[in-house]
Amino acid sequence: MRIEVDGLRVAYDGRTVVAGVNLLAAPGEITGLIGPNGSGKSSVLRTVYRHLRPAAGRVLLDGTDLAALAPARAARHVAALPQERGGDFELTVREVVAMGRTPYKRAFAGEDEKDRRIVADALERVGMTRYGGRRFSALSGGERQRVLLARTLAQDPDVLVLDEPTNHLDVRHQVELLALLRAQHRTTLVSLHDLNAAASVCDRLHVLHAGEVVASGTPLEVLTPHLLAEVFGVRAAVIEHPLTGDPLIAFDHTATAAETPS
Ligand SMILES: Nc1ncnc2c1ncn2[C@@H]1O[C@H](COP(=O)(O)OP(=O)(O)OP(=O)(O)O)[C@@H](O)[C@H]1O
Repeated sequence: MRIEVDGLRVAYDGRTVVAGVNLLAAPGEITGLIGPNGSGKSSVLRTVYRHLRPAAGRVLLDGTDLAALAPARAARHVAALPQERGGDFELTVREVVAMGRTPYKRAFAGEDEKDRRIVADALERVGMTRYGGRRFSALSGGERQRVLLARTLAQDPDVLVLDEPTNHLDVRHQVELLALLRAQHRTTLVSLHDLNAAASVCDRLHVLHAGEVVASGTPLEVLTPHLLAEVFGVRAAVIEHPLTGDPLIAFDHTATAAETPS
């Protein structure tokens, strides 16, 4: 399924933080949202997973306004890993992942064999099977992150919306998470701070700056030294990754763009 964000404006207490945003997450592709702190990435994603109502504009799922769908129906299509990760669930890891099955259940219906299989599979995919009986609140930040990702997988959605999913993860688990996303072949909209991760995993990128999309395209088209200087304020060279051929950004940690002689 495709997600189209059309003329989106987001405001908090009347203050507009995102304006006139149009973007597309194509079916089966990984679409990245990148941009500096405060540029509006989470705000856009919150409207897609219906945590926020747009002040103007629409989010369309295969042409249907997501806001018009009943909550359980929307949750069968779109699953989110928000940045607000919670931590106080007094539930076991397995119970947290099983919450992903809620949109498929009638009120008070128990788990069936299919649910149990899906939950076990989701835990396995994020490498958390042996933590199933542990209390969620007693996990580390990275472990929680993986469990919440398993919950979104258990939801078996058409569209995954992930806000900074690599936060808290060590480098091996970052690489594994990105590989897992690639292997899903689901429509995925993901915000990432790690631009090299974005370059390697995303089919297309949208760059947000001060609440507006300022560039869209493939990582190679978008991640230019000029854009990195203009939008992120850093000096960098973009080279070819020697192992994968992806664009690889080599930051100059000795200079910001403003200090760079032109
Ligand atoms: N709940 C809120 N209430 C009021 N203002 C908010 C709220 N959430 C975000 N903002 C403001 O909206 C703007 C965009 O924030 P947002 O979190 O969408 O940016 P972001 O690109 O995801 O940032 P970051 O990279 O730091 O996570 C910022 O100016 C922020 O201060």
